[in-house]
Amino acid sequence: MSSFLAFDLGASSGRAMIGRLENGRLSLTEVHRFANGPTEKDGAIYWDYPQLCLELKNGLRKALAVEPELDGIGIDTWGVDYVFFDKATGKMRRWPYHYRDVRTDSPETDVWNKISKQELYERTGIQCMLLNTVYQLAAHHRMHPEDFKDSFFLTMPDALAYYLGGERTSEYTECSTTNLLDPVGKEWDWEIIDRLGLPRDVFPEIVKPCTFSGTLSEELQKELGCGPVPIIKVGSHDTASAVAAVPAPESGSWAYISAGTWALLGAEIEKPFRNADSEKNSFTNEGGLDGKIRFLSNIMGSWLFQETRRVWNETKPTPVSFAEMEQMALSSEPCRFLINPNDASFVTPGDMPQRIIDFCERTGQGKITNDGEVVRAIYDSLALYFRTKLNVLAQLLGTRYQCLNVVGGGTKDGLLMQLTADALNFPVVAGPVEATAIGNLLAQAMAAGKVGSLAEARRVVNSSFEVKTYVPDAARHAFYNSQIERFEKLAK
Ligand SMILES: C[C@H](O)[C@H](O)[C@@H](O)C(=O)CO
Repeated sequence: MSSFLAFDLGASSGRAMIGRLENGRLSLTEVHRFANGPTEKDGAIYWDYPQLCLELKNGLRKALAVEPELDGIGIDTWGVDYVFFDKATGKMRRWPYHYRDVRTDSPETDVWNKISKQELYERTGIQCMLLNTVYQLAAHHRMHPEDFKDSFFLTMPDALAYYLGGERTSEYTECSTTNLLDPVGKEWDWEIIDRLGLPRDVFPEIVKPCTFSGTLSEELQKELGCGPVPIIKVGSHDTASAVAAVPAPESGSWAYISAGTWALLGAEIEKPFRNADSEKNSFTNEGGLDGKIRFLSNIMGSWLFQETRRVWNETKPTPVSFAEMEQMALSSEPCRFLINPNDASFVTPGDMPQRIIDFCERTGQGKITNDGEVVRAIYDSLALYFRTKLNVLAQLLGTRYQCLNVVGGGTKDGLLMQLTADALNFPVVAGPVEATAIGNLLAQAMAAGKVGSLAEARRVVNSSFEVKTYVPDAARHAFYNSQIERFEKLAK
């Protein structure tokens, strides 16, 4: 039996999960869970990196209490964000910015005057989002040029691995979210970097997933009373780990949604796919395990529910739960109000319920009069948006899908899974919930030679974890058909 520890950090929460692999089956034990989110300081929003490091140490201490002989530690986090460190002292230079901070709202002057949006896509195959690292580093260089002197940066999961073991390298799948990588050579695109005037020497060496990357530092070994636990580079972009754990069919084409704060809808392909249509429809080519490409598109996922609930719990006398929000939607009229889930007004933290009300009013749908209508609008719009994007994906790749795999925390939302099946008119296979941590653990097992391939890893998922299948309801599907034209006009 082998046992590994996965740290899986999302935009709203983090967890430490022990995985025990025996006879081709993986079992999970959660040992630590903690909240995560933006910290506002002087009008900007940041990640509390020092606190996240403490959470890793607490999680490791708890893990060692139940499993003293760990065979490895792997870290995955959300994409695009990074931390600057001083080359000489190794100390953090500045709290890392949160990707929803508005400093990247001058893309023309920061980036496009030097390299156009089209050329960026042609070179990197990455969908244009102003939260991408290319826009963040360009804005950072404009605002804090001193941070680029005698320093280096590490992408977020690697900055956390650096705290544990001191390695100054970044893992490929996370680097693939920067919009600064050559997706064929899997290396930094130095021409883009030079044309943006960013110094090459701050860029970390890129290493492959499923490889060993040093051990726990002597200082932490001493403090925690353990040995040199190996640190393993996994699919450190959380979505890469989630996709690795999709219990996909061994043959035939399959599509997935990794559902969490974001809903990442896509397919796994052998090599980058870039053309004018894939760019226009915001499909991106992020790196996966086994040299695969995650051809996907970002859709605002649970963020719309999270931010709505946060505002209500700050303004209403009694807190509301996600389960209550689901009930509110169930008792509201379907498709009375619809939104474009990816509307720019929904990106930054703020009064989400009011923004949804404003979206519906400015699109001539009339005035929302109660909370249930706000939540129902999110549900119906996400289900219809998944349908629209999946149709575009099928057209781009010249294939047809008869089933959709959904993995991640978002699968706990049974109503969203059911409405998605209704909108698509084919089954939605939901699970596992902890796909990201599972993919992290299996990547460690692959590095340790306990699992031979990505296909074998998916067989382990299939034989270890339950899934739930949602089948479409014909009447609700017919109703969504009557709404799709109206929706697609709104979602343009
Ligand atoms: C910005 C998002 O974090 C990123 O695009 C997404 O892929 C992700 O990391 C979801 O956790």
